[in-house]
Amino acid sequence: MSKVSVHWFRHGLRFHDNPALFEAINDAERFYAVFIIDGESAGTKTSGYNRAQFLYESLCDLDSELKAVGSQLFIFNGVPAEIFTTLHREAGVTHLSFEQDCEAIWNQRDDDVRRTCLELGMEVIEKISHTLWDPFDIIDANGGQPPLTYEMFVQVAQVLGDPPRALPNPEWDDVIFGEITDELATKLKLAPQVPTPEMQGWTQNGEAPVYVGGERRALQHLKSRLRVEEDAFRDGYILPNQVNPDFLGPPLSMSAALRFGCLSVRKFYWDVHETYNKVNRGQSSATHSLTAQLIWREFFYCMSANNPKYDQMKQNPICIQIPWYKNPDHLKAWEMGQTGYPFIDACMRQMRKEGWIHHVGRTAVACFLTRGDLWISWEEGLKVFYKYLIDADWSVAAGNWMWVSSSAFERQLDCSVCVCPVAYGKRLEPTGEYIRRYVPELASLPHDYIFEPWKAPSKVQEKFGCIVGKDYPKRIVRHKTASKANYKMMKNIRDSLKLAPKHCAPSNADEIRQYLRLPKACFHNIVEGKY
Ligand SMILES: Cc1cc2nc3c(=O)[nH]c(=O)nc-3n(C[C@H](O)[C@H](O)[C@H](O)COP(=O)(O)OP(=O)(O)OC[C@H]3O[C@@H](n4cnc5c(N)ncnc54)[C@H](O)[C@@H]3O)c2cc1C
Repeated sequence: MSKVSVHWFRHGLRFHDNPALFEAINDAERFYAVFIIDGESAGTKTSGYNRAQFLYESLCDLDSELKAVGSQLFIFNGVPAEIFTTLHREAGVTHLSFEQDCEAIWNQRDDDVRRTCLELGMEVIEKISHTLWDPFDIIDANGGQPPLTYEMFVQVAQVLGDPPRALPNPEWDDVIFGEITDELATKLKLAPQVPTPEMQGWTQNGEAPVYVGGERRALQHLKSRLRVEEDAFRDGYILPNQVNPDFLGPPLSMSAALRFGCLSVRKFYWDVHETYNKVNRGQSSATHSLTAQLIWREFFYCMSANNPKYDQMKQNPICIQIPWYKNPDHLKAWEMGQTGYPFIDACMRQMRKEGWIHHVGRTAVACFLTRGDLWISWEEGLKVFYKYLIDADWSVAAGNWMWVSSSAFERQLDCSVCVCPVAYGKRLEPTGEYIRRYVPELASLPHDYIFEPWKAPSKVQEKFGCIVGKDYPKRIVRHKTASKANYKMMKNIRDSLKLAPKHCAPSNADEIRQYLRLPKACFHNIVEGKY
């Protein structure tokens, strides 16, 4: 049988390390590269403007890479299973390839497509390259259940061995590209060009993203990122992004590129390890700790793979049920960066504007919304993150929210001092420049008051043109009182949970300290669960 193949891009928007694409073009008589606008794929259902823009740039980049080798990215509108049926019947397509999307949210879509292909006698090629390991192998190796702590995950992953190395780009020289007739183009609603976010109904509303999508951009970006890692290895430490959280420097995060697969996670993983080996003269880095953050990503993907209720509290077997408050005013103030706590507001405003904030900023705002201050459900925070973050992933975002909030009843997380919205901000970015950048109404205040403007005497507030309650909001809650009340609620619920159900939780106090990027001095408070 001659092979006429379609590669369906969903995530994995790249040429490099794309095993499904590799196999699709191998010995194909004709080949088509396809993306489908179905209202959901690539997370478009929950997306705001910034993520839609990043996806648009990534698709444009892929389209131009395909044009350079003699083809294009065909962008169809409709239901994937129906589109592949039409392509089979009218363009003679025999093979369909795609990268595994392991999150349970995609099961229905992919099951429909697999079933349709089977009925039509088409061959399906599905390969794993969005994660380092196949999450289902981890689940099998863990006795049929996903590991619920990071430490457990690392142990299981070690049993599976090193992740595979990244594949090179495919060779395009001998590939013959298929064409789409005008009649078929009309049937499949072929987009004449990559549609902009505006063409699909998104409107720009003050957003100013700093990350640009696309494989070529991601690979360039990786080079800068590896230089930072190399400098750290030369200076004798690892995980520079964790050790020195940089709030003010140029954007260096790879998370959006990884989320859309413009960059292969396996390439990132192995490039960091090779950089380490180069600096340490061939000394092997046979440890996952060099790339511990990528293991967190795996951990959350794996946990969600067989749990369609993973992004909600009810009916989610790994989430503790908590009677959170409903307070739309507080929720809105938090979302808009109007809580009266400058560090929290700076983080929320940066996220809305640029589509990204540092991990420690995410932790600060997530604690503040949930167990720390407002006692509002993590599900509400998750919806806001889905809307604004360019790297927002169904599973990674929900997993992190559960870890930070639902695990509230872990005694070790009960430290109001460590995650105080004032002290935490001061420790992470002591100059106050970050607040000045994102909360301009506070920009002229003297440093003494930048983290706590309510402490500025009225004369100072008048002199610097920032009256609290007029130019900048009053605090919506008092951290000291709110966190004390929350602490009591946590304790009562914990006491009532005679046997806590198995839930997503931190492994130990040191992990909490590292995840929250707290200094060693916080260790005692955490261990003792000191209020
Ligand atoms: C409440 C909350 C929600 C989050 N939601 C998301 C999300 O939707 N998508 C997302 O990619 N990250 C999410 N994170 C994790 C983390 O904050 C970002 O991945 C990180 O800020 C990206 O910056 P970086 O690339 O410089 O990270 P680095 O420290 O350089 O890490 C490299 C890569 O590892 C992965 N990674 C790092 N930390 C984590 C983590 N805790 N969990 C999972 N993966 C991680 C990311 O892909 C990241 O790009 C969330 C964190 C919190 C506290």
